[in-house]
Formats: sequence, C-alpha cells, structure tokens
Amino acid sequence: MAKKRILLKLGSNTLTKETNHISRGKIEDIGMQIAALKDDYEFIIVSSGAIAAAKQFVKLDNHDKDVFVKQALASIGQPHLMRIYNENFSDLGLHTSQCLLSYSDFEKKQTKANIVNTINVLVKNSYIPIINENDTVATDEIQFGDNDKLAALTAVLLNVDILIIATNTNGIYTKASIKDEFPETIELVTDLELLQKEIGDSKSSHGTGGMQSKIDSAAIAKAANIETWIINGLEDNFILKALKNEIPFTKII
Ligand SMILES: Nc1ncnc2c1ncn2[C@@H]1O[C@H](COP(=O)(O)OP(=O)(O)O)[C@@H](O)[C@H]1O
Ligand SMILES: N[C@@H](CCC(=O)OP(=O)(O)O)C(=O)O
Repeated sequence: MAKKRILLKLGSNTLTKETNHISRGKIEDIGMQIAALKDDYEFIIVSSGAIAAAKQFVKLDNHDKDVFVKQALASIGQPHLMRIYNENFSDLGLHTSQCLLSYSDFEKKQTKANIVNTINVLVKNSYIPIINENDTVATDEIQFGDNDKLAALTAVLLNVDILIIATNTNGIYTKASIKDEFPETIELVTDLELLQKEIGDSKSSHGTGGMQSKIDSAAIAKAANIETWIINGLEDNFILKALKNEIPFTKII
C-alpha cells in the first residue's frame, strides 16, 4: 500500500518548547515519531526556528525587531538549526535535507515543477526535506505568518494527505472556554466560516501569526481536499497520539 504523505509544520514555539533555545529533546521526540511511522508515512517538514537558533549564539548590533536584523539572524541560525536536526535525526537512522523557499516560488510554473521534482527525489530516497522560508530574499513569514502559509502552499504543491500544524494549544478552543483552566477543543471542523467566530487575536510568546494564520492555511489546504490537523506540539509523541486519537486536537476536513 502507498505510504500516506504528511506535511509537518513546526513553529519556533514548538521547537524551543517556549524557551529561548532550540530544544534538542523536542527535535529528538519528533525524529523518534517519524522513525516509528516511517513504514506507513512519508514526512516533509516545514520548520521555523532559524532566528531562535541564532539568538542562542549571537546578539546583532541593531534593533532586534528590524526585519533586516531578523533576516540576518535567520541566515546565521539556519545552518545551526539544520545541524541540530542532522545530529538528532541521524542517530535515529533518518536522513535530512534542506530546502529554502519563498512565496514567489509558488507562482511560476517552472519553479513549482523544480520544487516538486527535487522533493520527490528526496522522499523517494528516504531523505526528509526540511523546508524554511528563504529569509534573505523574502520577508513574508518573518513579518506575518509563522510559516503557516508556506506550509499550506507546500502541502498543496506536494499533494500531501495531511497537513499537521504543531502549535502550543490543544488545537482550536471555543471562544467561550478560551480563558478557562481546561479550555474546550473544537475537535472537528467542516465549515471554516463558522470557525472564524471562535478566533481571538492573541498570540504566543514566539508566535507571529496567531490562530488566524492557521485557519487561513487550513483554507488553502481544504480547497485542495487536504485535511489540516492542529495539534499541541509541546506534548511528547503528539503525532503518534493524534493518529490514535489519544489527545484533543482540531481536525479541519
Ligand atoms: N480559538 C483559539 N484557540 C486556541 N488558540 C487561540 C485561539 N484564538 C487565538 N489563539 C492564540 O493562538 C496562539 C497560537 O498561534 P501562534 O502564537 O502564532 O503560535 P505558533 O508559533 O505555534 O504558530 C495560541 O497560543 C493562542 O494565544
Ligand atoms: N523563517 C523564520 C520563521 C518565521 C516565523 O515567524 O515563524 P514561527 O517561528 O513559526 O513564528 C525562522 O526560521 O526563524
């Protein structure tokens, strides 16, 4: 039977476990899950974390919030991020590769074909493509969107079965319960317009897009008949547990 294809989007919040440095433990947790599922699923990762990785090592002589400082930090952090993936994944027998893309690459027939062809060869040869925005030439995701849209565009282009967006909540909560000690997860969504009413404009400490950018991404995926699962990536084994329905998360179909 053909393997199912999963596009896994990992934000800085998940990768740092909401701290100020990339968590090797979290990257190992993700690698172990991919290794456990590799006979039935193939994985393509869209990973943020370049800026967070750089901040572990350097402080640049400019204002941290300037976009071009973020671009420079991403340039410094990206090879470190890939090194950490490489070190942890290779211990688990997994091979990694890096692809840097920007929105404009999804607008041209030739560049789209190049992305598909490259990634299909990588996946066929058991290499896990780890994609990030090419932050030197594009600033869309550093400014607006958590790599969520990049993940959705990639999911559609590569015709995946499931888009998993890892975040720091147990999926999308009902607006009425969001401030409760145990907020209630909306487990199944078929109507994105109804869901829109539940979304607040709050964001987490490292986040840029909030829940809205995840809904926008789910809409892109849904239009291509791809399911989006919004899962709490801070939880150990979050993919394995979601596949077995052992944790609350939001499925948008
Ligand atoms: N209905 C909702 N359910 C859950 N989280 C919500 C909701 N509305 C807004 N949010 C906010 O969205 C945040 C997740 O988005 P974001 O901060 O961008 O994180 P990430 O870096 O994981 O993409 C949550 O931590 C929460 O503050
Ligand atoms: N390309 C950037 C990601 C930009 C971003 O805002 O994403 P996220 O860390 O998911 O909020 C990086 O790798 O740091």
